[in-house]
Amino acid sequence: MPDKRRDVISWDEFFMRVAIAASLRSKDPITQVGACIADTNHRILSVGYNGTPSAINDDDFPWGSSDDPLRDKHSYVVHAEANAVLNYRGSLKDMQGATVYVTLFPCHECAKLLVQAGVGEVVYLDDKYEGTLDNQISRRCLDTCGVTYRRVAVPA
Ligand SMILES: Nc1ccn([C@H]2C[C@H](O)[C@@H](COP(=O)(O)O)O2)c(=O)n1
Ligand SMILES: [Zn+2]
Repeated sequence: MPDKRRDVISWDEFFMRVAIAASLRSKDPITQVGACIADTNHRILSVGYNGTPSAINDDDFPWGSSDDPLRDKHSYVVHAEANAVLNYRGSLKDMQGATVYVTLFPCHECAKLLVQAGVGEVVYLDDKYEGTLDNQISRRCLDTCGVTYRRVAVPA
């Protein structure tokens, strides 16, 4: 009888790979972000990626940055973490203490949303806005609300 496989990927790697897969759906030409929310029993609750609201035809909206907010993608894109929370069809009670795996450290708006949804931990891959004011606000919000965060690497 063969022994069982033992070199399986970790839960962290598994959920982050799901988040990475979600990011591949993003139409943003510069920054594709994916998020995967897993509960304390290692069950996936939801996934999301950054994109325009589903009722919007994303061919009709800008995908670049601009000083004019009307022509700036940031005005129209829903962030990956927000979509992951909004895509969940169950009770928000299930999200208490859940872990969000996200390919980019949450912005301060998403940090507020995740805290309010009851998420207990953020696991992230990249932090390209580290040190910015937005990033500092985000960390302060998570710290104050007892949401822990840690960075992981995923093998290529
Ligand atoms: N945690 C985050 C941060 C950003 N996003 C989205 C929003 C935009 O589509 C893009 C960031 O824009 P850029 O850095 O290219 O100016 O990523 C997100 O979904 N989650
Ligand atoms: Zn955000």
